[in-house]
Amino acid sequence: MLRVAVPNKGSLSEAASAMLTEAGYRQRRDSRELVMVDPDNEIEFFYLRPRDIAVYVGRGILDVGITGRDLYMDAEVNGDVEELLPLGIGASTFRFAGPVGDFSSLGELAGRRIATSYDGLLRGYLAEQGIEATVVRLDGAVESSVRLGVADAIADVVETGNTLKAAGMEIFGEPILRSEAVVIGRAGQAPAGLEVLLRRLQGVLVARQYVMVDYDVPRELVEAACEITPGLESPTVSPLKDSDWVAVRSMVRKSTTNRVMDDLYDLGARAILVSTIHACRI
Ligand SMILES: Nc1ncnc2c1ncn2[C@@H]1O[C@H](COP(=O)(O)OP(=O)(O)OP(=O)(O)O)[C@@H](O)[C@H]1O
Ligand SMILES: O=P(O)(O)OC[C@H]1O[C@H](OP(=O)(O)OP(=O)(O)O)[C@H](O)[C@@H]1O
Ligand SMILES: [Mg+2]
Repeated sequence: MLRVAVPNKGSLSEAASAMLTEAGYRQRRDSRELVMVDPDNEIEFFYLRPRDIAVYVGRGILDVGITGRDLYMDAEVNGDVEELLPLGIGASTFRFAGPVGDFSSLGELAGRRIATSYDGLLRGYLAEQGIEATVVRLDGAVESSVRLGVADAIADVVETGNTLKAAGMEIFGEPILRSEAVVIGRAGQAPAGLEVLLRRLQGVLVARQYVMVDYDVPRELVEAACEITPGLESPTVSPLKDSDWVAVRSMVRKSTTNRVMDDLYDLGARAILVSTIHACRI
């Protein structure tokens, strides 16, 4: 059985389980369940803290896991663990922030105290940038550390920025890392069932990111129309009863749907229909 680690709580938990369900795997019904066996798919899910998932995978105890890029980089298991697939969920940036007006560039951090819950990640970055600063490791609510006097600045996860704003802080410098949930595996290993898991998750990603567009277009405009909807590989062009027209079917990025429909209509395409993709294997 393939042994897969899934976040049990926190920002990634629900979204990761929803993705696995969409990929056809059985997921736990109760958030107190710690293990879930899916015998039909020969896979076993272990619900663990996302921060610990890199450790279990890095040590070869579990085959693969879903966790945040920032979390596995913080666990400093980089040589043992490799990123197999970004999942497009749980997106965030990891960055520096300080009280409004206090800092404007990274250089100003030299000799100062920086509070964070991601000390491994922060230390690595500071060393890379050649900045000598004191790292203060805290478990959470890092935004309060400056006001309470244990740090001068923070390095933390920023999603909407609302928490920083409420604490009277602002970001400065470039992001340390852009993170999202990823599938990690043990470097250089391909356990049985991994390829199918990745292909299924990739299918979920494509089904979420693309729509299917069908339209009719005058035969002489088909080349121009296919330039608007090139699809993933090649659009399907089918004859219509009226031989002056053809039907085209192509996958289009969901975020561009309305612009593509407008462009097709302006070109002369008609009967433009958009449908969702329920599942796919590319
Ligand atoms: N708004 C957010 N707050 C925290 N983590 C977020 C957010 N958005 C995305 N993430 C990502 O979720 C992961 C952190 O999940 P984790 O479960 O450890 O913390 P959490 O959601 O802050 O939960 P808790 O603080 O209750 O332990 C990281 O990869 C982080 O980048
Ligand atoms: O940019 P935002 O959308 O405001 O989200 C980012 C905030 O959310 C997380 O805190 P969380 O609620 O997990 O509390 P914690 O600091 O105790 O982990 C994170 O540590 C930031 O504080
Ligand atoms: Mg948190």
